[in-house]
Amino acid sequence: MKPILHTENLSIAFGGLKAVDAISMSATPHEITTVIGPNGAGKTTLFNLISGALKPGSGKVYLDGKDVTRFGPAQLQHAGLARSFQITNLFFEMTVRENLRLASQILEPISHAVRPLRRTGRAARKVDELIERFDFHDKVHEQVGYLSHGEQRRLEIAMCLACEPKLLMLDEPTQGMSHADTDETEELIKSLTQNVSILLIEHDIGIVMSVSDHVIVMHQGQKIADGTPAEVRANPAVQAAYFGHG
Ligand SMILES: Nc1ncnc2c1ncn2[C@@H]1O[C@H](COP(=O)(O)OP(=O)(O)OP(=O)(O)O)[C@@H](O)[C@H]1O
Repeated sequence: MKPILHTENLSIAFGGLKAVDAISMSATPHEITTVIGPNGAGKTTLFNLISGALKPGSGKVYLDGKDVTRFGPAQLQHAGLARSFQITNLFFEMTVRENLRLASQILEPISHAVRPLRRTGRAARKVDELIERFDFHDKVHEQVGYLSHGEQRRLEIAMCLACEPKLLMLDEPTQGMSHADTDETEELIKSLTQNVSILLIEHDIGIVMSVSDHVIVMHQGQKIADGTPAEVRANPAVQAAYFGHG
């Protein structure tokens, strides 16, 4: 199947440090692809390169077959990429519904940008759909600052989906969550693949093994393994670099 995301020899160096070193990887549509690796392996830098926050020294990024290497974050959003920034995209003094409404506004024609928000139309329908999907019925009028951490993280993912992306990038979506919230979020993420492809960074190896279709392992800027969760777990280089034994 044609990959939804594909990088070719993607590289960036900070001074003499090759933070991302010739990474070629791909993500399959409607799957969860997870990038793992020890601290400092280059996972966040790889995410920054893919999402346009950093420009690569060399290499290419293709989204749904299109070369997006030089695109900035806004262009990438229009091309179908969404990245969750761990609740930093939320407006804490606004309600859940207001946050979702703002995120969904991108679905309205540009000519409606300066008009009052419409109660009908595509953006309003999207808000209702997300409230239903993410089970925010009881919280729609709650100010986001009063939600639990788990609910805030869930809302951020919902907001990322408001613009109907092709690829959703999530950086440790369950970090800081209770066990119950983690289990719920894991199930939610799995269910999202019906509509979107997911690229994940995750440290918790239990979560990696349970949610991933495909795992990419980085170590010191390089890709050292690529395969199913079982394949990478059995790989001696991965065990040495990541699990601390080999
Ligand atoms: N802007 C920068 N300037 C200089 N060095 C940087 C910069 N960003 C990252 N690095 C370095 O690049 C390497 C990779 O960092 P990165 O944050 O991508 O790793 P990571 O795998 O995401 O780590 P962690 O799991 O700890 O978040 C590290 O050695 C880091 O110190």
